[in-house]
Amino acid sequence: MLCLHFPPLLSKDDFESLRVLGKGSYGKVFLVRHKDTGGDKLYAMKMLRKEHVLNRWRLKLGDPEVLEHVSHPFIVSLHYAFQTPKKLYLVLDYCPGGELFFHLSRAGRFSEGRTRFYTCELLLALEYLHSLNIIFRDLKPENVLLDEHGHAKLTDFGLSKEGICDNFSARTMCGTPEYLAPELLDSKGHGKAVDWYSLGALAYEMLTGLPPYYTQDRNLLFDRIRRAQLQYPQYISAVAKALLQGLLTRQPESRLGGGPEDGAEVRAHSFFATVDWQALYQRVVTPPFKPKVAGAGDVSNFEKEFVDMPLGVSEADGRPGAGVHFDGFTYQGE
Ligand SMILES: Nc1ncnc2c1ncn2[C@@H]1O[C@H](COP(=O)(O)OP(=O)(O)OP(=O)(O)O)[C@@H](O)[C@H]1O
Repeated sequence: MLCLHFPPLLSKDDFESLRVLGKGSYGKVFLVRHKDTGGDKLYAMKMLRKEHVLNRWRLKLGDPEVLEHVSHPFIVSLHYAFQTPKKLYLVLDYCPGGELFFHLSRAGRFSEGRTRFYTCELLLALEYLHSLNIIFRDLKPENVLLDEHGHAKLTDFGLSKEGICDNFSARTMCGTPEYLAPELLDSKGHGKAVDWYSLGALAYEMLTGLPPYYTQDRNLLFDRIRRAQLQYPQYISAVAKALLQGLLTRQPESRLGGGPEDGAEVRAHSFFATVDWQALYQRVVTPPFKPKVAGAGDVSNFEKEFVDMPLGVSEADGRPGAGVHFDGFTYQGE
């Protein structure tokens, strides 16, 4: 239920911050404990500074009726949302396995089996969001987390960031363009197929250790995404290469998944021939990797530079943006 007007609404004071888990462009993410549950219920609390939100993007918490119904095994659930005069808070499922990227950078690259597993779970999550007419747009390794069993969970959906960078030029773009479909770079208008391109870019990175067209030179990267021929290392099997080529097709209408069947077209690819989609959805397929999690509050799957940060969740600053009320933001899901 959104915008509830009956008490008691939860507030920041109902949660105790335990550690910093990470930092996004607009604020920090904390590991928090819900005080009322005797401490056994942990969440990730994303804090956004209103002045950053106001200055840099139009934050939309999706369409309330849609968000209320977003519930999927491979998508982080939003439990509560509230605000103080200076900050917005989102209370989400905590994923103790950390970022997929954290594990990929340690492993170098993943086997085809492991890549298939995460790609399948993410595919189901994207297909589900598309069925609700939500385009994720921001699929990148940092937005894929692992739960305690090793299942993938998409995070950061529902905060549509339209208008952050309407002009995706190399000069003005914030964030990382590696996973963006070519049609997004040129602001040509886009549809659901952008997510299939990003899934392809992510699968390419899982298999090779680097995103497609990788270079640190931003202008060159843009140029390569638009027109270079993508190199596939020898060790990639023919069927995996065919999947990547299908997903990374530049023309959205010719891209795998770009047709009216959307995700079903991707699922039908022979790379997924052995997959039991029903079992996968029901989470009865054992993940290929189980993150080491020693107890509920273990943060060893998160970067030390964040978990060692001081908590500092104070309200003590008076910059612009403070005091503005974000109508429709409050959400109490349980
Ligand atoms: N639900 C969660 N459980 C565990 N860790 C999380 C969760 N959500 C975020 N994190 C951690 O915090 C980091 C920052 O999250 P956030 O969503 O702000 O990142 P971001 O995608 O870079 O942000 P933005 O795109 O808004 O700039 C993540 O990369 C992850 O390490």
